Amino acid sequence: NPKPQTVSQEVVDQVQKMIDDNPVFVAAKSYCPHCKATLQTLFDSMGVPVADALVLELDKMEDGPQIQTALKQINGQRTVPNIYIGQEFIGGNSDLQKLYMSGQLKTKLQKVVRI
Ligand SMILES: N[C@@H](CCC(=O)N[C@@H](CS)C(=O)NCC(=O)O)C(=O)O
Repeated sequence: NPKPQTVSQEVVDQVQKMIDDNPVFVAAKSYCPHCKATLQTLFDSMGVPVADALVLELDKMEDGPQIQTALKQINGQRTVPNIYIGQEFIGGNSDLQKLYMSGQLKTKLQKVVRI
């Protein structure tokens, strides 16, 4: 299931809609340790309600490679985790952890979810 170099605008629009429809959006892979760290911070440390987040496990999805390429077209990042909070592109796990350490993650989350 190889990753395409580009995807159609239709696929880009579908991915953008998933970002737009969810307070927290994370594209992850089930085996990825950086993704595990991100999900632990969001759900265990910060207490983000599961219902407020869409977590995609791209390696378990038939269209996972298409979604990953669409995200690259949307925000320029090719790695997972690929994280949005309130439709703001955060980046990857290292970016999320910096926000967590500085206290800014809480501020951003409080604007979009009840924590
Ligand atoms: N600095 C990045 C590292 C993320 C990373 O290396 N992710 C790996 C998976 S663990 C990745 O996306 N590899 C390319 C791929 O899976 O397509 C972060 O903190 O999120």
